[in-house]
Amino acid sequence: MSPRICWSRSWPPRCTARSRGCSRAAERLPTIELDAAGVTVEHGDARGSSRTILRPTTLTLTERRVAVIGANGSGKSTLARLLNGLVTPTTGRVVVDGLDVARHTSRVRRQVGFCFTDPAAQLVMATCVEDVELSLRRSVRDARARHRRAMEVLDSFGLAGHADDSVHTLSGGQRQLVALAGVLATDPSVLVADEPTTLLDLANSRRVGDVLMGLSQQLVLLTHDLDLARRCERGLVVADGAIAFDGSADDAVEHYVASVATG
Ligand SMILES: Nc1ncnc2c1ncn2[C@@H]1O[C@H](COP(=O)(O)OP(=O)(O)OP(=O)(O)O)[C@@H](O)[C@H]1O
Repeated sequence: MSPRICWSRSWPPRCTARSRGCSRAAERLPTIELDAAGVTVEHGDARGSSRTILRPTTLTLTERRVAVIGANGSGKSTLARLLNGLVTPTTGRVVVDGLDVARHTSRVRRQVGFCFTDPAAQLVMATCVEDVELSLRRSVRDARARHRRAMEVLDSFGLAGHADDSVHTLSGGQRQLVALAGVLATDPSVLVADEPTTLLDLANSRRVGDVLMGLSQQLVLLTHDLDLARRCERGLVVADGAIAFDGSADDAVEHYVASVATG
């Protein structure tokens, strides 16, 4: 299986798609849809009554990079988690590339990789290479081939030298990259990244941001880093469980900043 990502061997890793002649700009990107009837999410609260987390939302995402920004607790993660079935809609349908997420959750999860804010939520094995191998357990059955592939992936992130290290000995940025490597090793067509740079210092945050922006996959990026958000083609502002703005990433950032300023 050929990787969809164009990896470089340098640190920080950068997509070298054009220079390697493997640009996928012309490749069809998946379409993500929250259907026209409107998708809602409700959760029960402590008193047993139901609370609306996502108000009726209709959305079609076809751009390569979509930023989702907004205040804490506005509903960004809930929206993102709908895309690979981590959250089930209370009403309405979420469809990824023609597949209803609720009905075809396993198939959708093979297409939609999810990267959490804290890599500790994803990195469970003793060493980096074992973690990437774990991601590949279904797609590469032969153990030696799986190890080779995992090493290739780590190498492409400049992490081959850390293959046998415990993830706990890596820097925060390297840990996040190992987590990303594990998700991307399975060749998803969409990456949903939930605040992947939030825990990182400036240098690591730039490194991870550059990797994300260099991906050929469709990226849905939840972030509080407004400079990173601006690098996307489209921006959604989520406020109080609804899409408050949908437009260019620059305009979305302006909208969000203005809404914070005006309270
Ligand atoms: N499983 C759940 N049960 C009850 N309430 C929930 C659940 N999941 C999320 N919520 C609530 O829904 C609201 C939106 O949460 P969500 O995590 O989607 O926000 P967010 O915009 O991603 O926030 P942040 O930027 O802080 O990560 C919050 O008030 C949260 O407490």
